[in-house]
Amino acid sequence: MVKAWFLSKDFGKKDEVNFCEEELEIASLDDLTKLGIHYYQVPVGDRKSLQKLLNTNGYEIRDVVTISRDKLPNYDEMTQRYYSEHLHPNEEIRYIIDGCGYFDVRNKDERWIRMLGEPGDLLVLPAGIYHRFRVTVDDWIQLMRLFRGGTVWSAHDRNEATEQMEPRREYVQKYIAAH
Ligand SMILES: CSCCC(=O)C(=O)O
Ligand SMILES: [Fe+2]
Repeated sequence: MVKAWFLSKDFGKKDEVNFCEEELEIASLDDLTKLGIHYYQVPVGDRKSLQKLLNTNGYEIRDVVTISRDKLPNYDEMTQRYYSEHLHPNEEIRYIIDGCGYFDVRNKDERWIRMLGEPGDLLVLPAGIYHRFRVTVDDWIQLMRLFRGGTVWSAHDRNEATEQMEPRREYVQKYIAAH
């Protein structure tokens, strides 16, 4: 199971990284499922199982990126962009190959749930969910970006306009209004 927990309401006012494990308010798989998130585990290197999962779900590999100061061009700009709250009109599908990173998603009460993506985790965030991403103190993650169908990738920072976008409205109807 992917490690996931709720961030406290005053999170960010204190040091983001020096949290104490005992204080974590754990989020369950059900908490994630209710937000439309899908989670799979495929051991890194098990190409057969990965391909089977991709075939079953119609996922295709787009590329592999390494996010680390020495590896990613425009590191400051890109990491800032990833960590700014946004949505996509399509699913965000990520398979972690090496290292780790935090995927934060908003729940229906506007709380952040933080997921620690680790090698072998394949995370699917639904279209229209508000989320953000950052590396951990280790500053190293290698992940595969996947997509489904002929989707054109776009990201939209949260604002009044994103509330009116069709994928957001559909998301709200399906996962927020209904619960
Ligand atoms: C690069 S991994 C995840 C960051 C993100 O939210 C995105 O790419 O849209
Ligand atoms: Fe994203």
